[in-house]
Amino acid sequence: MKFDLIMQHSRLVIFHVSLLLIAILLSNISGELVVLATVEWSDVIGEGSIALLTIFWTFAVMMSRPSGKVTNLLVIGLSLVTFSAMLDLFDEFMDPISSINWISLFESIPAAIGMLVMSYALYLWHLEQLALNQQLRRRELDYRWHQEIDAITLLYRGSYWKERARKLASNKVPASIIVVDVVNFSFVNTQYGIVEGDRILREIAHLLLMNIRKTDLVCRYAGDRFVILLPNTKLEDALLLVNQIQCSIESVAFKPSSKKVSLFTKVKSVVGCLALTETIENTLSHLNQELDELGERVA
Ligand SMILES: Nc1nc2c(ncn2[C@@H]2O[C@H](COP(=O)(O)OP(=O)(O)OP(=O)(O)O)[C@@H](O)[C@H]2O)c(=O)[nH]1
Repeated sequence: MKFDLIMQHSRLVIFHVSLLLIAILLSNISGELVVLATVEWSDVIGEGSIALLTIFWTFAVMMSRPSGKVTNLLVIGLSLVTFSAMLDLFDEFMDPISSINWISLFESIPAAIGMLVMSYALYLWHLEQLALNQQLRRRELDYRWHQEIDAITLLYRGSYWKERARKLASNKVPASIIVVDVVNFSFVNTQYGIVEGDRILREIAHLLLMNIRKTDLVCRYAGDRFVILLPNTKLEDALLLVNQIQCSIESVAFKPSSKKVSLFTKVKSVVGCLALTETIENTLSHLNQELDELGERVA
């Protein structure tokens, strides 16, 4: 679990905790403690679970989302539901002082308002998700699986690529494949350090994403090697794309933070077809071999 996001939400945490304290205070001043033997424990378990779970959900939202309107509204809505749930829970332990039990008359109103606020927040979340899906479109094909995402480039890993290629092959969709390798990348690491090496891999991933279409998929295959899947694309069109990719990467000047001199990177690539009669592993192994031989010839 990552707790760093919660640091961004200090105001929301204060709001949530304040409502919890107000619920305790209100229950305290409106009644007197009952004898424990008269408490309905089945109600306590039910109402207590709702209160605890809504507190848990509120913190889960704050630990998962950056600041913004959707997060604010979700936390406000959940806090109001928690507030009602807490009043409902403490009600089990209190005998009202006055003849009218004001708290039990009004305790469900914050929950109703909270639900309305959350419904609006969920609608905004839906719109936000549509925009995010659009952004992710070229990073994933038709399936989302966050555990397959490479932490350095934020592209999916080779295993995801193989899975999607296998699916295309089983649906008999023709496709071209491009494998791209950075030339002499180990030099970048030794000369500028691993952190700069990682940054260059990230920048290359961006350039690859810029060059492909919405229907294509680029993944980090391994180390400094990337693999692209181009559904319904002829070999000659894939070769054209290879040219564009090489030109765009080779013309970009990377600026290592510690040096004044810019670094220009070269890539080498091979193109093949998604073979319907061969396994994905065999197709990739032939392409990788071809790429390695290309490296030897270049050397
Ligand atoms: N910074 C960084 N380097 C990596 C990562 N993964 C692999 N590498 C490095 O990438 C380099 C790949 O080396 P090679 O396969 O010999 O490739 P190369 O130096 O580009 O040589 P050629 O492909 O023959 O041009 C090695 O130095 C690895 O340490 C990574 O995640 N980050």
